Amino acid sequence: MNIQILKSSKTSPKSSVTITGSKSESNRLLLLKALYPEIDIENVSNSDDSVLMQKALQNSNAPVIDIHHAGTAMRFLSAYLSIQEGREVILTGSSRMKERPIGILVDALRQLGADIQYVENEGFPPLSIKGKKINKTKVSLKANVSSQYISALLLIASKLENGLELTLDGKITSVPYIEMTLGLLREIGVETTFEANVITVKPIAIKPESKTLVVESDWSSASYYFSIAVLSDIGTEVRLSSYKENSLQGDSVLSELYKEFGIETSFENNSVILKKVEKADSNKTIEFDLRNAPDIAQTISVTAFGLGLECKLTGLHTLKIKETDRLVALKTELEKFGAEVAITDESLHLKSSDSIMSDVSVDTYNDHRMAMAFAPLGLKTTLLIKDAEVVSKSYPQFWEDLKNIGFQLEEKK
Ligand SMILES: O=C(O)C1=C[C@@H](OP(=O)(O)O)[C@@H](O)[C@H](O)C1
Ligand SMILES: C=C(OP(=O)(O)O)C(=O)O
Repeated sequence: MNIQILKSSKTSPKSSVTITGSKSESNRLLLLKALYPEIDIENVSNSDDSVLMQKALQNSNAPVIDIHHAGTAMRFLSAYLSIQEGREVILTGSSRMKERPIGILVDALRQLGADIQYVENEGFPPLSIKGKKINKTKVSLKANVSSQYISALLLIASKLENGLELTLDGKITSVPYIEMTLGLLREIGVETTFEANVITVKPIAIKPESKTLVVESDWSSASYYFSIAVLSDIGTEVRLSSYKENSLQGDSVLSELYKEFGIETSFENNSVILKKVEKADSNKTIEFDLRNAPDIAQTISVTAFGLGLECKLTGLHTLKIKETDRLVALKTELEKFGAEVAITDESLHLKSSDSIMSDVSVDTYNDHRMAMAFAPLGLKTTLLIKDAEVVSKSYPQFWEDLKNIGFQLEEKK
């Protein structure tokens, strides 16, 4: 399905959207619930990635588990299945998943005593996992490739006989996601420490009390509304729910970052309100290091382009191994609109510009964030988003929600 977004799209001066639960929090809590059934979870994400995670955890006899494009499910389940004594499973995914490295996590799990073999290529999914009791406690791993390897180990740590002591080598990437994992562990009563580059998790002595945890809505999904607010008229307000002022999600940094684009953010009960208060100065350069918030790089680049601003983003070294090579995809698609973009292995430089080409077809490369990040440009020009259904990886209602706030959308072949 392709979706054409017409330039006549205009957001209402005041609109409200309820966004599904964070897929990162959901996939952690679903795994923790499998380990500690006394936990109850509310507002679980309805994203494909969370539905796949839930199904994989419910079906305890399946000989093969296919988690499609879900990176967190691939990494978290590798750790989980390693400690399911007596179970043998092949854990696989989409053809892109088979290109996303997992060797650092497999090596760490093997050092702890896990029995994991590669089915196709060394260092990549699919994996053949024979669950067993793991009794070693200390392991070190490279921390600059993906924080998901670290979260995977932490999520099973309290079930290991003597807990876990993890030493992180190199500059740690995506730190807020590690903090999120530790925060959720603490909420269920697990003791953890994170000092310098060492993380410890104690084995849980008693069963966690029966407890309900409410997943906050997804901040990465909220990013598209920050972009929409920026590209709308001054005074436009978008109210998003359900959010917390003290979030576990690193992408909540959006409320700080989007001040640069003239957005004021406030909290009221369980809603976050974005208000466009001023027009960003057209001579300004947007400069951010996104090492701690890689998933909003696409949104920010497109927002800057929509305003014609120069934008220099760094800390993007993990973008190459996500749903697609996001640095190449961004350069290719932005240039179709007339942008000038230079990329390195970890940065993107967008030159300032004063025009946006119309009737461009945006390729999405099986990447939900390519579709959602470019959609706000519909407030400036007519464009076509190819394979628009990709959004379901994290935000299945995305197009419906855009329609409800005033976007003019037409399905095209
Ligand atoms: O732990 C998580 O839930 C995630 C961690 C990040 O990955 P990396 O640590 O690989 O950057 C992020 O990009 C991904 O969308 C979700
Ligand atoms: C990178 C992402 O997800 P994952 O790594 O879990 O596939 C994402 O949602 O942007």
